[in-house]
Amino acid sequence: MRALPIVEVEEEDEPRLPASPRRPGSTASAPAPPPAAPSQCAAPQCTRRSRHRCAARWRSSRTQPPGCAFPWDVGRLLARAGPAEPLPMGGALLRSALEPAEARWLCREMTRLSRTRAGGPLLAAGGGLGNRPREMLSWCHPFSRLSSCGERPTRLLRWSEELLHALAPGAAAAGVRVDSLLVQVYAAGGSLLPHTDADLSWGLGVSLGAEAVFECLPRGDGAVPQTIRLRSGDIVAGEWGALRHAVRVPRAAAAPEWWDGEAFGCAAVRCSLLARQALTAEEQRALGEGRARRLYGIGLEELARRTGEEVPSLCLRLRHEAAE
Ligand SMILES: O=C(O)CCC(=O)C(=O)O
Ligand SMILES: [Fe+2]
Repeated sequence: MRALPIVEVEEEDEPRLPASPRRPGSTASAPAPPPAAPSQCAAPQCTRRSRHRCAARWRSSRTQPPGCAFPWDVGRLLARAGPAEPLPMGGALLRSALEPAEARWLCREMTRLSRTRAGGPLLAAGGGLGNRPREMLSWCHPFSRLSSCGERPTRLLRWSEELLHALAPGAAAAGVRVDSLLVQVYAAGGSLLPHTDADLSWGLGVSLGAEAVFECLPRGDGAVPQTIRLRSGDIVAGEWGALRHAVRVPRAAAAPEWWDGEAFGCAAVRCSLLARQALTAEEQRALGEGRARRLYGIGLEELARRTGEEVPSLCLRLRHEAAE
């Protein structure tokens, strides 16, 4: 099987893009590659040296290597985007950060990654979508550390961390690392009620597909709630664990033209990626222990034994129960 561009792990695989002005529309057509000097990667837009695998991949697929087309270069991505808009508590919104072709590519990568799950993609197994978003895939789920996909999206995690640190200095100062990806899908009319992502910290959210209404609901300090329309390609850096927020996809919201609804196996019109730092196994256990005692009056191990559940999924369930 062909290696996924977003799961590349080796530093030497990292392509560097030459500077290019932002072009509205497609990134799909690349100029023909110049005749490659023997010491250079032959893939278009790639300046890495020979034996760089992106060239081999490009040659075998005969298309522009997707890894080169996505705006992996965070400095250049920020330079071509407009100024980030401040959000409460030090967060920021980068509007139209991804062009439609890039959003479509990322979305396709997510459906492809979801299919690396042993037993088939989560969504295809489950039928319809209710009023709440559903997990499409996770890598190192922020609360349970479980993964529903078979390959680590290393490159996407690294990109998210770099972008998060650039957009939210608070995240960089706090030393937040991004090791977790949670991808959820919404149907039209789907929503998340006001909440904080308790126990978590900073993270990067990428919106793909139909528009959503995102409410920032900071408490205290006279801070006023802020309502934002999140459109496909918008990126939010926020302290999700501290900022109260709610998400709603309007019933009339339509996915963009490029959206391939069939690929999800359900009536999804919006897909959101959340890249964050997962709880460590120790943090997860300590929180689960407290919740098991509060809710059931027994320790976590004992509850796991009695219910037959594995500790990570039990901790996730306890978290939901504690929030109810
Ligand atoms: O869908 C989004 O943009 C944010 C989702 C969210 O807040 C959450 O999953 O906790
Ligand atoms: Fe949230």
